[in-house]
Amino acid sequence: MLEARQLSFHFSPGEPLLESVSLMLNAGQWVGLSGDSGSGKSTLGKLLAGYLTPQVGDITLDGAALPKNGVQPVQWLPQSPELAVNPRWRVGKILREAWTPSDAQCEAFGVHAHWLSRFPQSLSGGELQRVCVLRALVPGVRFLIADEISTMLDPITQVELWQALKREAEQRQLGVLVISHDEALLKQLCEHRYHLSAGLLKRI
Ligand SMILES: Nc1ncnc2c1ncn2[C@@H]1O[C@H](COP(=O)(O)OP(=O)(O)OP(=O)(O)O)[C@@H](O)[C@H]1O
Repeated sequence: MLEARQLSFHFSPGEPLLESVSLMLNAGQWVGLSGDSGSGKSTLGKLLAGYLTPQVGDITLDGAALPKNGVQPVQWLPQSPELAVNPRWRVGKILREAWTPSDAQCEAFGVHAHWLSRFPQSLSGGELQRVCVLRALVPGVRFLIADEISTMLDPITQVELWQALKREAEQRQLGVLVISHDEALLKQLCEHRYHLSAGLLKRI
């Protein structure tokens, strides 16, 4: 279980962004997170994945602190994949940085073999996003923070990506926090939903 307890966080002292935020994510569970732009959704996602440290509160995985080395069991998937890849690496090297997905997994996520010899700048944002999502499914991952990952995809590709992720998450019992402005998408994908507003997290 991934648990955030009573997190408070600010970037500048005196300007709190999150106040006593608590959230639990079980293995295999899909939870939605919405909120106004700038309310701190991505910040909460980065805290859960260990990219940021809260000033107050703690984040635990099965009761222990997140590991500092090795495969990160909580993977944060950002909205802009081009910021998450080395522009000097070819797509094949990026995809296989930590593990080698099977041909069937590449097919399920719509990752084409002919992209692998290209550089990431030559892929569309949506194509590169699919590469990054598949890259994050490294063995050992337990939870995914999917931060607006389908925003740049066309509706059909969006459905295909979520279906592939659902299948993979179900097989491996991955817990997924879906961050999105799209309430309809969250309703469709998630059993529980939360809304972040004025630093407070509320179940909706
Ligand atoms: N590194 C940083 N230093 C200072 N302020 C930051 C930093 N990162 C984010 N912020 C600020 O923190 C606030 C919350 O940002 P965050 O990206 O978490 O919001 P969000 O809810 O995900 O927004 P959106 O829906 O627009 O993506 C914003 O006002 C943002 O400008």
